[in-house]
Amino acid sequence: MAQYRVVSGSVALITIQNPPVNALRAAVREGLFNAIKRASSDPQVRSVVLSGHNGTFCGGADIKEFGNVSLPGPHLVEVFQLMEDLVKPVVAAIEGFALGGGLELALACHYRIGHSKARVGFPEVNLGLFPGAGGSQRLPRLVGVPAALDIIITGRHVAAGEALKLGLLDKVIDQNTVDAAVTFAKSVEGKPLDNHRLGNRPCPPLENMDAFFEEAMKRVHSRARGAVAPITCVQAVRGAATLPFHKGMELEKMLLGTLFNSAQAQASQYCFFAERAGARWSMPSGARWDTCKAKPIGTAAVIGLGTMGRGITVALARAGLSVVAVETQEHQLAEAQRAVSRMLKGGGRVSYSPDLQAAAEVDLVVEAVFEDMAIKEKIFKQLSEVCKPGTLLTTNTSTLDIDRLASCTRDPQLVVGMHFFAPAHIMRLLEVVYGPRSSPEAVATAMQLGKRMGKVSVAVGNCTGFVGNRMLKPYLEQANFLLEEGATPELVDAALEEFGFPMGVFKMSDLSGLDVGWRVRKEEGLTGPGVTAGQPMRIRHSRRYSPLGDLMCEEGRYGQKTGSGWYLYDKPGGRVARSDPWLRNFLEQYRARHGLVARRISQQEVLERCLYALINEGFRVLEDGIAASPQNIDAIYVFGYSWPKHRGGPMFYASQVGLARVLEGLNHYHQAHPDVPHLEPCSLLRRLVASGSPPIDKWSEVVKGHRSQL
Ligand SMILES: CC(C)(COP(=O)(O)OP(=O)(O)OC[C@H]1O[C@@H](n2cnc3c(N)ncnc32)[C@H](O)[C@@H]1OP(=O)(O)O)[C@@H](O)C(=O)NCCC(=O)NCCSC(=O)/C=C/CCCCCCCCCCCCC(=O)O
Repeated sequence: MAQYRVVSGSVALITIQNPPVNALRAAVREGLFNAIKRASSDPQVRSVVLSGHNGTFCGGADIKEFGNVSLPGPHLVEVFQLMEDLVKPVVAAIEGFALGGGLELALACHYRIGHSKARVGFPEVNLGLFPGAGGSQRLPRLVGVPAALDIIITGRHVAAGEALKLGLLDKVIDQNTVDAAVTFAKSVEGKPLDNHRLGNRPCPPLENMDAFFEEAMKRVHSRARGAVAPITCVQAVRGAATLPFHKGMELEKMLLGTLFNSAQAQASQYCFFAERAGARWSMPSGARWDTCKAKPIGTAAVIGLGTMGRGITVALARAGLSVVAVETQEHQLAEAQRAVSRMLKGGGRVSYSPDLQAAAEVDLVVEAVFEDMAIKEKIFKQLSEVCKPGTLLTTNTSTLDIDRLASCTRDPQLVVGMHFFAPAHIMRLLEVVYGPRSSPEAVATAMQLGKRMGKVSVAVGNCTGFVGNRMLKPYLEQANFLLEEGATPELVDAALEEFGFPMGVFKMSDLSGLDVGWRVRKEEGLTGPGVTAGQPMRIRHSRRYSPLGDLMCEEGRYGQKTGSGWYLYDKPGGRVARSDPWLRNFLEQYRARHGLVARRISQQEVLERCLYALINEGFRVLEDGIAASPQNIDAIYVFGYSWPKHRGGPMFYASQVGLARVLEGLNHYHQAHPDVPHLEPCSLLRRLVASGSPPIDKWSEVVKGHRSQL
């Protein structure tokens, strides 16, 4: 786990060996501990170089070990202290990355040499933690408080060049890092080390320290959205700035104790693995990620250059593809060309055309036109005629039937959905939607392309809204019902924002445009002139229906773009939402017209009704086999719908709340609202509760048993 050999006559070269990222699991900690002791007592050794196997220094503590109540083997703090106290110089040779405990290890060395492509950082905050093995105390002593706090709070990866400027690295080189570190180690043999032991150094002084930390704490509180780890980062760094090292270490230990087994830390760490779980996709046919080969893709066409098409063009170009961007409306094409060039800052290989023929020779097409089945069908038919045989035809539809589009083509097995999220060049999620006729090779190719674009890609089955939008529907529906019953958009949004969403449901609708849902409801036959005549306004298909969104659109209130929606904005396109007296009036009149009596609605009811309805649909998605696992659903919600990471995604949240409690809540609300089928607990949830509410990683066994009985 930690290889030891003496090189160049006097240098102990210790190499961490724990693929794939050299995480510091118990055996590694033990190996390091023993290797340092050996170097200490080896008379031949006058210096030490610490490196990682296979071009990777160290990815930090082993996150998989964190579930253990007491971690086996020597504690990281103990290993790092032993290293810092060594009387022989220790040089870290950093290749690849030194992250989390990996960087803490490097900070316990006396010198740090990095390869120019190396990256360092403290991503613990993303895991609901902070650098709690000495990192929060050593880094500020090396680079100063402001730089250290920034690195610790953001969790960002710092490139070698910047790390050198900050003084985090002593040297950056382009050649073999270990060889350079060995040469360097020999040059410092016998030299005094005291100033290189960060634990011995005071923190560089900071003017207006109180004001600095107060300001930092305010900023963190306003951005953390209920996450505790970022607040702890500030507290720990403040300790480094004000306390002697050993006292700072005591504070760090105490703070880590409050986080280590917390619900937020568990949720964040679950998200880390859920993000990666999507790569191991499977289809109901049994096709899997490890048995299907992706087709090589070098060229792509994007059809339709609205907001989504432009973002997709940028994402594909940034992934190194040569892209043909097609838009039949000339003025839109010129505008898109300017916008895409701006986003790509002159880089990327993109050509533009008003003619679909330009897609004739590409390997893959992403259709991103208006959300209208008839238009999309026409385009798929044309593409099938125009494109060379074997071209993968994909659609960015957010709700429509992939199989119906496939049936317009010559080769339905080459059709899949690639559902991007706006803005497509920034949002990490990609839903790859397979229809009953999509080939495993087509799915593998879309998944592989998602990876190239840096997306969290999740393969899902075909149904209206797929996974994300299907689950969103009952959530939105509950929010509207709550308005009818007496809530305001402000009350609903405040509850959801306090839960951790960056934006409540009504602010989000205003941002994405109320007309989008209106159009979908018209397509679904829920609203529109021919539909409403003679029908009770609040019932559709024998179920409760809220026409509030339709009425808003009829008033021309589409949200931010028109300057008013659920909120008022200072101008069309304005961003700052203000309460709108018109809306209060409108809601009062609406309730009066329908004989509804407004009641007081608590934040708890808002959360339970909106979130439980969404979660319930998540169970149905699992039950129907549309998502392969709860982890996939959670990745979709965290990376596509900004579900707070420290809550772990909707399905993980349900497991933390307790499945029995979610079931009880749904039963309660369904009894109160029997005309709302989305509140009726689904049978998978009932079965899970009846099976004793197993942990989330065991749900699949109940799902499988359930499916075999269908
Ligand atoms: C950038 C990466 C390192 C590499 O990226 P990439 O090349 O794309 O590869 P991936 O697909 O991401 O990863 C490959 C597989 O490796 C797995 N992996 C990666 N990192 C780790 C890890 N650190 N541990 C375990 N496994 C890891 C990954 O899951 C992949 O496998 P699979 O596909 O899922 O099967 C990238 O991987 C990355 O960013 N990694 C994470 C880096 C990171 O976050 N590091 C920080 C970890 S936390 C840490 O180091 C320190 C925490 C501080 C406290 C620690 C103290 C511990 C003991 C305290 C006990 C105190 C108790 C107190 C209570 C009391 O007092 O009572």
